[in-house]
Parts: sequence; structure tokens; C-alpha cells
Amino acid sequence: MSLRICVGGATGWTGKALVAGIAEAKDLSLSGAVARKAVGQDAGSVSGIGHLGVAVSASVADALGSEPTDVYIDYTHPSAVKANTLQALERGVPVVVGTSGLSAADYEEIARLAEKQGLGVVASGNFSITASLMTRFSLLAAQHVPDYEIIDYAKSTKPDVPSGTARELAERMGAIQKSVPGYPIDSVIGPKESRGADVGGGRVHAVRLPSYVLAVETIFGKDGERLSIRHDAGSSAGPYVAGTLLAARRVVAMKGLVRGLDNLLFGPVP
Ligand SMILES: NC(=O)C1=CN([C@@H]2O[C@H](COP(=O)(O)OP(=O)(O)OC[C@H]3O[C@@H](n4cnc5c(N)ncnc54)[C@H](O)[C@@H]3O)[C@@H](O)[C@H]2O)C=CC1
Ligand SMILES: O=C(O)C1=N[C@H](C(=O)O)C[C@H](O)C1
Repeated sequence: MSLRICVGGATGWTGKALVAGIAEAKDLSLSGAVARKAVGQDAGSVSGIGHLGVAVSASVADALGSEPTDVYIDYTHPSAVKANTLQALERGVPVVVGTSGLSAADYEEIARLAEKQGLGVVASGNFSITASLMTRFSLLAAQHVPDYEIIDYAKSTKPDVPSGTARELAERMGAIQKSVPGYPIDSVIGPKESRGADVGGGRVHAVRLPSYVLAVETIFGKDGERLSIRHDAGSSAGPYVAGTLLAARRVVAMKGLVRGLDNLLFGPVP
């Protein structure tokens, strides 16, 4: 039997690509679709891949209440993802979280419910394989070079800051090695905000301009040398499909929360 997947945000940029990826995969099937628009319409037709026989629902509760589902995947909006995730877990469905905007405290709450329910959650600020390499390389570098800062570039209309990619990276790098400014930020002469934000111990500077999709760069500094590790997302949502569906296949056998696709691809950070 195929793994039955419900996609939250099925009519969006990423959601449409996922619906197409699920329809193509022999071991997966679409059991539900959630969006704010196109409610009642066929999810396959909305995605431009032809009729799939799955109507778009207005809420996660409606979608999971009407069809048996093995995994819920969320690519909705930072304002909706937490409630959707908790709702799916309450209903006994493991979750893959792609949507950005959740804080470390939000993830603690999600992890607690996942443990209580005996269910898995995989969340990744970025489900692209090459972005996961950037994350893993940066985490390895942070073990050796204590001075680093993170630049987070995204489109001017992105509602959340830092991006999911940069936020997760900052928190994980901060846990390895807190980014300690060489000159105390409280004492700087000028607007302190110019020095960015402490996000879980990692220092992040966010740039929001037209033409970017999402790019994250970690810069490591040492006396007389510098290392930059950077990932640039392009204009297609294709790169997120394989990683998200890998997480969906794996999450059904997991218990509790795992953050970072790199953990699934390469194992725990040594
Ligand atoms: N982790 C990763 O690899 C990636 C993460 N993202 C993140 O995923 C999220 C979605 O991104 P896009 O696909 O570009 O967005 P989008 O705006 O193109 O699509 C959003 C979808 O969610 C639905 N939606 C919005 N609010 C909702 C609500 N309250 N309840 C139910 N459905 C709702 C919309 O109807 C639409 O179907 C963003 O937070 C983005 O940063 C995007 C791409 C990759
Ligand atoms: O909003 C986007 O577009 C993206 N957001 C993700 C994030 O917040 O990190 C990453 C993805 O590359 C695109």
C-alpha cells in the first residue's frame, strides 16, 4: 500500500511542486490537500498536472478528518504552521514541517506533543540537498572556527525573519559555538541593530530585497583569512521536493522531533 500524504499549502509555490512529486512517485499517494484558496477544487488540476480526485480542504482538521492519512506535510504560512502541526499530531498523524517562522520555543512545544503521542516530526529550514550541504559544512566549520556571522538574503516580501534556513542554522551553530562579538555590542557607538540579532547564539543579519529567493551565507573569520560557505536558491521549488518526500518516508518510523534534513542525509553531526 502507498504512503498516504496530505499537503498543507497545496496550491502554493512549494505545495504544487510537492503534489506533482507525490503523483509521480509509485510508493506515495495524495490523501488530502489544504489551502486558503481553491477550496473544493481538485488539487491535481490546480497544480496543473491533471485530475487526481482529491479536493482542496479549507483546514487540516477537514482534510485529516475526511481521509485516512499517514503523513501531513506543511508548506503554508508562518502564522499557520504551528497550529497545523499540533492539529495533525493530536489526530495521530506524523508531520513534516517545511514552513518557516517557528521559534526554538515553538519547536520545544511541538517536540513535547510528538513525544507524548509517540509520533515523529521532521522539520527543516531547507529541504534542498545542496542547502543541507551548506548547513552541514557550516556546522563542521563552527567546531573549528569560533568567530562567525550569518547573512540571510530573501525576497523583499518574505513575512518572517530570519528565514527558516538561517534561523535553524543560527540555533544549531550557536549550540556548537556561540558567536561572540569581538567588541561588546552594548558598547558600540551607533545603532546596535546594525550588528544583527542573536538567534540562539548565532549572529544573523537579514537582507530583504527584490530578486532574491533565498540565500544564506556563513562567514568565518580568523586573523589573516576568511571562509565563506553560501547557498543560493533559484526560482524553482523543484529542489525541495526530493528532501521533503524523503522526510515523509522516514518520519513514519520515528518518534519525537528531528530538525535539519542533513541529519537524515548524513547522520548526526560528529
Ligand atoms: N523548508 C524548505 O525547504 C522551504 C520552506 N519554504 C517555506 O514554506 C512556506 C510556504 O512557502 P511558499 O510555497 O513559497 O508559499 P506560497 O504563498 O506560495 O503558498 C502558501 C500556501 O499555503 C496556503 N496557506 C496560506 N495560509 C494558510 C493558512 N492559514 N491555512 C491553510 N493554508 C494556508 C496558501 O493557500 C498556499 O496554498 C514559507 O514559510 C517558506 O519560507 C518554502 C520553500 C522551501
Ligand atoms: O520563502 C521562501 O521562498 C523560502 N523559504 C525558506 C526559508 O525560509 O528558509 C527556504 C527556501 O529556500 C525558500
